[in-house]
Amino acid sequence: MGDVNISSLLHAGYAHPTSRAWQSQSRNLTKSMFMYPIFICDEPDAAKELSSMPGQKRWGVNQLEGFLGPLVKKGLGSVILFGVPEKKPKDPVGTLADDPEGPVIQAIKTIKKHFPELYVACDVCLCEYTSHGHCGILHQDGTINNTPSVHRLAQVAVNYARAGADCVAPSDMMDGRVRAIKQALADAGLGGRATLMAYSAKFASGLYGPFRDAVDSAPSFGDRKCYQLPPTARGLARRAIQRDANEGADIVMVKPTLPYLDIVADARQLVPDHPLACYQVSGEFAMIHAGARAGVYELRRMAEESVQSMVRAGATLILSYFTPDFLDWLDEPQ
Ligand SMILES: NCc1[nH]cc(CCC(=O)O)c1CC(=O)O
Ligand SMILES: [Zn+2]
Ligand SMILES: [Zn+2]
Repeated sequence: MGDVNISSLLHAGYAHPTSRAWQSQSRNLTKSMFMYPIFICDEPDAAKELSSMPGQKRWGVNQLEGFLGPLVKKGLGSVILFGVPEKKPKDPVGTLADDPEGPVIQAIKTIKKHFPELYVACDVCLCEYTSHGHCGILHQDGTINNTPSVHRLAQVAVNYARAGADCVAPSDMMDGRVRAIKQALADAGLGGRATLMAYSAKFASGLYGPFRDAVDSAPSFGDRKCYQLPPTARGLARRAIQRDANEGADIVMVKPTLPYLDIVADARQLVPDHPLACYQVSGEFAMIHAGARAGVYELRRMAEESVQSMVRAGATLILSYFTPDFLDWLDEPQ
């Protein structure tokens, strides 16, 4: 008697599965929290494996019905599209981004035809479409020319929304693009229909490598450190989140996620009334797979823990290449 200080006893509060569930201060994972990033190329029948991203492929538009059908049946609620032009030549202003015959516009139309209920977001950026591989239009000296970049991005966003996209998601990190895109959507009569999801706190990360292979968007010179945020810059991230919300973003995003959960928690507190998206990027996905393959942990367990941490930090929406897996896992008992 008296050996244990009763104020030290925590176990009793979570000894039973039911009481354990009550201790969860984060919302439970649901299928509708997941948005699946998919790569669309301009070879209509393609289904090409991506060696650095297990299970992910470059899809041609003719494959989309067969590929997405089973996922929609399992409860897939949303996708985000990335275009990969392989055939037509790229130019300095990214003309291919909104090519009416190009992969993104064609995919929007195809998906909406077969799955009218599926929410279709489009990544809006120029790097997949420019000859230099940067996310904006450049000055002669190779630095970003912000004003024409923003103008071009707004044009691309409007063309995606016109083709039927439910959401446009600028990932370019140019200054002032959220306001310009919002305005352009409103001017085009799409202001009440097209969601603007802003990649707000997007860091210059080492975790984008597999993605750049997947879409062939590595810059041909230099890096993205003058527009993506420095990994140590918590203050800049907070300002970018606030700015994008003030400029009219409907959803704000933090990217990558696992090394930036403090920023996710910051965002939750800075803009508590906005949905908050977390992008579990290609390198995070590849890393979790690699660790599982090396026997460090079990894949499902680690994938679940990673997205649980995002939800705990405040995420309402998760962009993840694990989405098809979660559609299965969420149907199975733990
Ligand atoms: N604007 C490019 C873009 N859009 C989405 C991602 C990352 C996605 C991923 O790694 O999964 C990137 C990477 C980059 O900036 O090079
Ligand atoms: Zn992009
Ligand atoms: Zn880009």
